[in-house]
Amino acid sequence: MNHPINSATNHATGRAMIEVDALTVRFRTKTGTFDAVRDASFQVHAGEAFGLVGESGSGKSTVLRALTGLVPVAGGRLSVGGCAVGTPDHAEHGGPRGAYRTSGTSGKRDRSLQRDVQMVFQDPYGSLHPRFTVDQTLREPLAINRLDREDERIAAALREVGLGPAFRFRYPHQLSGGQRQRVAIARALIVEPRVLLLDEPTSALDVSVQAEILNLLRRLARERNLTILLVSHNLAVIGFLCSRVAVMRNGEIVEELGIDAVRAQQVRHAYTRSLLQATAGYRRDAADEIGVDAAL
Ligand SMILES: Nc1ncnc2c1ncn2[C@@H]1O[C@H](COP(=O)(O)OP(=O)(O)OP(=O)(O)O)[C@@H](O)[C@H]1O
Repeated sequence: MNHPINSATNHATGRAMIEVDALTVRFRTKTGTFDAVRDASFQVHAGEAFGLVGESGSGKSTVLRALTGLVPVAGGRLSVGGCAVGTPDHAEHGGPRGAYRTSGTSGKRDRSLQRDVQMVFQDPYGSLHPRFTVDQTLREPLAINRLDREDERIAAALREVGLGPAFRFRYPHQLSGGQRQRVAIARALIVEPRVLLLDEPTSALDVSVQAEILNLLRRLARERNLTILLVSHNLAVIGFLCSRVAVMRNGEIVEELGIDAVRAQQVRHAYTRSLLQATAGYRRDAADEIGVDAAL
């Protein structure tokens, strides 16, 4: 039996941790502009795991990047922990760790946002510095956020993701794909964020490793009462971790559903149905192997 985060037994409080309200993200292109996200709205409660699903190019990653303050927000409002993201003048509003100040579209991020909102990417090889040992990779965010007891925190972070002390002085090329993703998760969690943004965190991994990483993420999210926003093109992966999902297509949210409704195939939009059918195909092929077949 599968229990997504924020099933009836978890610690979600019902307070919105992430608010995305009528978000539009506009990129400049050679021929003019392109709206990668249009008028998208959803909320994620504290301690909840929420999924964004959709085919490649539908705008899922752009929503995540907007929440880190790294893409040009043309319209709408974003907030994390009640503090606006992406507006230049909200420092005076303060927040649990001070203001989440970003410099509008300039790409600079406020340190408190940087600490509270951490991201894990699809490709752990690409996201880890090839010349940094695991120790250096984990030490860097501690230095940036001026956190003390570095050695203690690094040892604890490795333990939490199931890597022993022997891994501490290895380089990325000396690790398997799954071990690299465990390091990337440790790097994200070592600064004790409240929000974890996951961009296809298992898509680059062998099927046999995917379930291990999904199980790890689910355990850590529960233990730390993390708020999670998970991007995937795969509804089975979303169903394993999340209690609700928004379906994106061509930059727009076409439907928002509880995972129970997805499981019962109570979907309104034909596009969501086609994603479900793709998931069923995936399930037949691989789910037995990776152990997420109960997800949907
Ligand atoms: N910096 C950019 N400049 C111009 N267009 C961009 C930029 N970043 C993304 N896009 C476009 O925005 C659209 C949405 O991209 P996004 O990466 O958010 O999609 P996605 O749903 O996450 O897909 P994938 O799973 O393939 O990453 C795509 O058409 C992409 O080409």
